[in-house]
Amino acid sequence: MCTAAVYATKNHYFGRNLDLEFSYHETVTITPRNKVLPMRHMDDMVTHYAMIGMAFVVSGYPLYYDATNEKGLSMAGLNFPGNACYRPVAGDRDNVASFEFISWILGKCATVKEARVLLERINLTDDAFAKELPPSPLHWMIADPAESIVFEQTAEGGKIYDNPVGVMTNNPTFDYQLTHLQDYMNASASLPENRLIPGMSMNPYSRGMGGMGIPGDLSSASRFVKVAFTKMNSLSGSSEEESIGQFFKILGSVEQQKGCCRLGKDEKGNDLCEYTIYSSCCNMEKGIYYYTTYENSQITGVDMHHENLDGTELVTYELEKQEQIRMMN
Ligand SMILES: C[C@H](CCC(=O)NCCS(=O)(=O)O)[C@H]1CC[C@H]2[C@@H]3[C@H](O)C[C@@H]4C[C@H](O)CC[C@]4(C)[C@H]3C[C@H](O)[C@]12C
Repeated sequence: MCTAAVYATKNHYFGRNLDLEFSYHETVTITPRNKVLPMRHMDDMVTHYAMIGMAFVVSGYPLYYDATNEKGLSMAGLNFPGNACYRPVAGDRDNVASFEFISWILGKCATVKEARVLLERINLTDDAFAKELPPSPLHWMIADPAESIVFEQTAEGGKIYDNPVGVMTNNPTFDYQLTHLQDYMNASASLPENRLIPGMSMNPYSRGMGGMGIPGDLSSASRFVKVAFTKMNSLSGSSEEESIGQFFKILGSVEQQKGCCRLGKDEKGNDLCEYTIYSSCCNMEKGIYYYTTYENSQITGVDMHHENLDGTELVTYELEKQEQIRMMN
């Protein structure tokens, strides 16, 4: 499972939890403007906007999971099994392989408005990046500082949804998540009032009871509600530290601890668990990508503007996975 969110203070922040039972060798990866990005069916992207994000780099190609470009446009792919439907090449469309999709949109568009134009004519194809890396069934959240959308390509075709909540999880389709949210419209961050039996003395016996009923399990639909509740009620100062601190708290409301989401056994008989491998938070205006990992809760940052964005080669940073504990004595 995975969760993505966008959050606004003085700047805007975009990020996600990556929940999975294993890790590829992902790195914080900067693609400078002149790194040639080959395309399977379209013209190669010789120059494009620079971007920073989390990617698995294979044969010099950045397979992005989530990224932000130098204009602040941001995009994340989340699992969508059973619903994502990629197609063979279609003559009248922009044919983009699913693994090229993030680079394609972020390389060419500065805003969601511009992305909508490309999305209207896209056909996500079923090409595999390599034999051992078949296409992943994904759907995507795309955001700029002004608005947020979701793109899903199902058997019915491509759909663009406005995303007024600015959060996203996994299955089922996005329209379901928005409808399901309405089941919780009575939930509040304030203390509840007695509407059940007017006249009878009923007092909240604990703080936090306004949010009673908000689900706490790790299913996709429940995480959608929980993270929407947390994000929409979030208060923080507007400094960089306060903003990113609060962003990681929002993602923390739906993170997965090892052991709580079991998937059976691996071939050696060990328990297989899905857990939050990393959480990310990118300052969309400044192009600074922050992350924590399951093992290392200290926030680490990489600033794309500290690199040569006119370069031709990828810049990658290995994840800091070792816990950093500051001893006081
Ligand atoms: C599995 C990841 C999404 C996490 C998620 O949503 N988990 C929820 C699981 S579930 O709903 O409960 O089933 C996705 C996000 C980005 C994906 C990766 C990126 O798309 C980049 C490449 C794309 C290649 O085609 C496949 C490998 C891959 C490296 C992908 C592997 C995997 O599918 C990733 C890592």
